Amino acid sequence: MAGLERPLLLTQGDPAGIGPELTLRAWLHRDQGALPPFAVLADPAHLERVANAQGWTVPIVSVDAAQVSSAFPQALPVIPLNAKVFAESGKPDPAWAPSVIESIETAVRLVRSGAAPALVTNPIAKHVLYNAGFQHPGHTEFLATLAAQDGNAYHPVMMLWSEELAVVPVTVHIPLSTVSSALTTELIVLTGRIVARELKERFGIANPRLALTGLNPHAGENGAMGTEDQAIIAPAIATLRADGITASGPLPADTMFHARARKGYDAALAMYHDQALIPIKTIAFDEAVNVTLGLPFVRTSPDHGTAFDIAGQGIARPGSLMAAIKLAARLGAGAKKP
Ligand SMILES: NC(=O)C1=CN([C@@H]2O[C@H](COP(=O)(O)OP(=O)(O)OC[C@H]3O[C@@H](n4cnc5c(N)ncnc54)[C@H](O)[C@@H]3O)[C@@H](O)[C@H]2O)C=CC1
Ligand SMILES: NCC(=O)COP(=O)(O)O
Repeated sequence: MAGLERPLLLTQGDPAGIGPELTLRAWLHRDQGALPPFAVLADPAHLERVANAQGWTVPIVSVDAAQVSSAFPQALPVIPLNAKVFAESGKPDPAWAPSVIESIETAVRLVRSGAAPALVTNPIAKHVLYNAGFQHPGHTEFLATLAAQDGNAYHPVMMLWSEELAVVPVTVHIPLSTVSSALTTELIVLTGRIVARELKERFGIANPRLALTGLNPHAGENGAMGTEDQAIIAPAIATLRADGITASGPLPADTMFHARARKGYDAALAMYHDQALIPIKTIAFDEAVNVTLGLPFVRTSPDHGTAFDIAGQGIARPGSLMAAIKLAARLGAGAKKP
C-alpha cells in the first residue's frame, strides 16, 4: 500500500476467539485485499495449530520488527511472545490473559519506538481478562494508560468508522443505569473537541460536522421526558459551536441514522454505547472499524468481538479486520516517526 514505509502490528487478541483465524485469513487475502505488510504478536505455535485445524496452508515465520516487510510476501510474520499459548478455539480461559496483555503492551512499545506506524488489535473478551485481574474496561482505556507512561494524560475516544457512518459513544463501557450521572457537559465538550480535531488532522475532513444525539426519547421532548438533553447536552453543543466546531443537536437518536439523515454529518456523538454501536453494526457489521482517537498513536480494531460461538469453525468473516488493517495503514501513513 502506497505511503506506508513501516509494517503494521497486529495483537493476538483472545487466543480462543476468532482473532487467530481472522489474522491467518487476512494474510491469505493480502493480495486481493491490497493489504500492507503486517506482523502479529502471538505464539507462532498456536497460530500454526489454528491454521492446521482449518487445513489452511499458511507459512508462519518468527521475525523481529525489522524483518516484517521482507518476510510478509512469503509468510505470515510473527513476533513471538514470551508467553506460550495452548488455547482451544471457543473455550475462553483466563490462563491466557498474560499473553493477551503481553501482546498489547509489546505492540504499543514497538509503535512508540517507531518500529511501526500503527497497531491493530484483535478482539479481547473483557470478562475473561477481568477474571484474571485486568483493571481496565477494555483496550481503549488500557491503551490510554500505556500511552500515559510518557508523562502526559490522554482522554481516549472510541469511534466506530465506516464509509457510511461514523459514531462515537461519549460514555463507553459502563452500566446503562449509570449513564445519566456519568454524562457531563465537560465530557461531551472534551469528546467533541477530540473528534473534530482528529477528523480534521487524521481523516482530512476540513470542516467536520458533528451531530449529537439526545439521551432521552425525542431528545427529552422539551424536558417532559428527561432533563439531560437541555441541561447537559445543549450547553455542550453551544460550547463546541463557540469553538468554531460545526455541531448540531441534541437530536432524537431514533431518527438521525437513516440514510438521508446520515448525509448531514461526518460523525454522530451518541450518549451511550449501544446508542452509537447499534446503528453502525446494523449498517456495516463486516466493514466497520473501531478506531481510538485521542492517543499519541494510531490504533484500529475490528468492530466485532471474540465470537467464541463460531471460533475454530473457519466461518468467521475477515472483512472488519481487513478494513481495520487498511484504515490503520491510511491513518498511519501520516504518523511521524519519533
Ligand atoms: N475490540 C474488542 O476487543 C471487542 C471485544 N468484544 C468482546 O467480545 C466478546 C463477545 O462479544 P459479543 O457481544 O458476543 O459480540 P461478538 O461480536 O463477538 O459476536 C456477536 C455475534 O456476531 C457474530 N460475529 C462476530 N464477528 C463475526 C465475524 N467476523 N464473522 C461472522 N460472525 C461474526 C458472532 O458469531 C455472534 O453471533 C465480549 O466479551 C466482548 O467484551 C466485543 C467487541 C469488541
Ligand atoms: N463494543 C466495542 C468494544 O467493546 C471495543 O472495546 P475496546 O476493547 O476497543 O475498548
